[in-house]
Amino acid sequence: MAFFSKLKDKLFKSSSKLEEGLDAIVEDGGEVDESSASDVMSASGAAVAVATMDEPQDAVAKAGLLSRLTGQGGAVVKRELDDDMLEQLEELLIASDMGVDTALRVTANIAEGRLGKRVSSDEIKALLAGEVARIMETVARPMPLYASKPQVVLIVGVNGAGKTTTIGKLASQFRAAGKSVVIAAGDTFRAAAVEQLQVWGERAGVPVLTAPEGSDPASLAFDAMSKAEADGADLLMIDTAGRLQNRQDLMEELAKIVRVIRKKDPDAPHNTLLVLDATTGQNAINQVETFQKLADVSGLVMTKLDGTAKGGILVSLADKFGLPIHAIGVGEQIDDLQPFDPEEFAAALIGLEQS
Ligand SMILES: Nc1nc2c(ncn2[C@@H]2O[C@H](COP(=O)(O)OP(=O)(O)OP(=O)(O)O)[C@@H](O)[C@H]2O)c(=O)[nH]1
Repeated sequence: MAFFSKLKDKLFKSSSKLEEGLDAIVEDGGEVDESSASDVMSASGAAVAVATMDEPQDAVAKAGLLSRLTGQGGAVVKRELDDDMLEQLEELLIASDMGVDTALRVTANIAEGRLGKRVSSDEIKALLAGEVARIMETVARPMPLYASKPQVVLIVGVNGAGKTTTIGKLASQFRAAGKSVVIAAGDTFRAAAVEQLQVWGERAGVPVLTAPEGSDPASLAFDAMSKAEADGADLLMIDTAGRLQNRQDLMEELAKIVRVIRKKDPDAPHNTLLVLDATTGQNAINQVETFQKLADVSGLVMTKLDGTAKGGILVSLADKFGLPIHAIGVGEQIDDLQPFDPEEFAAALIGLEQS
């Protein structure tokens, strides 16, 4: 529960956008539900005015005002689920970065068997949260760990996506779980990237292997593999460059890293994590497509979910690629990496209170 409220706080921008949008859609063309209006009437003399209104729209406005004034929230506005409403719903979902295909599918599922029925905004939110959770359940999986030592995790993603931060957070979590970890600073072309990784290594209490600027990342990866083996380390995390400007070079670089570590362990890398910045919205789709060509991506980490109005991109990614989402980044601090929970995510995204 504490975690949920943290996620909801952090996903506030997404949830408020969807939440307000859904409320507005139901209120637009909705009417006060008779049964709930009479509940309010019995609770407050002022509500008689609401029940005798001729104009449904006025009644809706008054009911909203009344529930705010009395704090009872008793008068429920319901709207008939028709084509207009479904279209508005589709637009809202597309605007929240869910992607056109996913938005259409989710809306169609909500409509199934309910066309012509009157629904409240809470009911629509619950239906939507159920649909989102159903899509996300198939991808919510922790990073698999295998028996062999060291487990090699290759971290890929564009510059600025949050690779360094994620490596630091992961290293800290594995250390806390009693595992020994080694990090290889494989983006040897950028001194600043190496320095930043060293800072995170210190924070996490994990050694960071570096190589001179401009040297071959594959040779560093090989040395790091030897050190991790010699130390009996449980986990070796290899950072990589994210220069998409020169894809051919990057592809060769990643392929070479994989080739050399396989000389030591034919099953390595055991995981290839693609780190994606959730604030980039639909651009994350292109990044998955590109990195799937460059490397054998086995799972995703979604960063910067705090403070973004683009949380819907996760639904789009899950629906389109089905790649496991191992973790989400919800801040810049070392403990701001959370396991991915589909129901909490869906509720936080839509602004639904969880009981
Ligand atoms: N708010 C927030 N910021 C994050 C999160 N993850 C990373 N960041 C920030 O994003 C920026 C880029 O993160 P890095 O970890 O340096 O990204 P990188 O992919 O290693 O980038 P390069 O070092 O340029 O290759 C930093 O300012 C981080 O503090 C997150 O989950 N939430």
